[in-house]
Amino acid sequence: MRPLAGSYLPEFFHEDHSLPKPSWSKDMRLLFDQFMKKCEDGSWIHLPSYNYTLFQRSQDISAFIHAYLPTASKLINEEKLLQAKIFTRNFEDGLGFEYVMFYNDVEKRVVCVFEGGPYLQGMPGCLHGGAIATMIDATVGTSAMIAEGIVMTANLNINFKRPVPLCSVVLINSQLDKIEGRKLFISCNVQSVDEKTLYTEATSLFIKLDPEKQV
Ligand SMILES: CCCCCCCC(=O)SCCNC(=O)CCNC(=O)[C@H](O)C(C)(C)COP(=O)(O)OP(=O)(O)OC[C@H]1O[C@@H](n2cnc3c(N)ncnc32)[C@H](O)[C@@H]1OP(=O)(O)O
Repeated sequence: MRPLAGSYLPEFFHEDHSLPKPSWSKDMRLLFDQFMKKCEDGSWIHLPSYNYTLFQRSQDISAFIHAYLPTASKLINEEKLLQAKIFTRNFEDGLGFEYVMFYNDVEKRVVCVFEGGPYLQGMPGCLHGGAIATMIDATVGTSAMIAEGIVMTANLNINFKRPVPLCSVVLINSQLDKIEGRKLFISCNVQSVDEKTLYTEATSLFIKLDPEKQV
């Protein structure tokens, strides 16, 4: 598989937010170390994570939007796009989304180790459902992008089975089930670290964008 990070990346990609930080809990650090160990034989790959998209430079953004989203491009303020950052990487360390993803190419799985910080509260003491949905979308979306490149979420179906305690660490397990033409079907669950509690189950449909179509 092509390496996902490296010296060819522009300078603003050089801070990888998926690496351990002092704000991480012990559980988060322990799981990170366990997965990094699994990466040693190449069966798993650590996926770096940046604040910006691959299309951050103005000429790249313009080219991308005009190629793939020509209808939406009429309403997009391209100047403001230069300030755009990835939604899940905008909080101060430890307050919002802390996560790291790993990929297994043989099993077509992406696992996300996720700790939702205190600014993601929904019901008192619990993680907001939208924050869970966001991280599910990010995890299955990563799986879809690795498989097929430029994709968008068409459908995300989520069953919230147990509340996720705020500031706890969970595992988001995603599995690429099948690809039919431009459609990618990816399922997902959210579990406690000891795998005894199933918090959430989800299925998703991603569509590979077709530049011939006026989306
Ligand atoms: C880095 C971290 C990753 C983060 C990932 C985050 C990803 C996101 O959140 S994306 C943002 C949210 N999503 C969107 O805004 C998408 C909005 N929707 C769209 O733009 C379009 O509907 C889009 C691109 C998904 C599909 O449009 P288009 O390319 O015209 O596909 P279209 O021809 O309609 O459909 C293709 C096939 O998919 C099926 N399909 C499309 N949408 C759906 C749906 N919602 N449910 C079921 N089937 C669907 C169609 O029936 C068709 O099936 P078939 O080929 O068997 O006839």
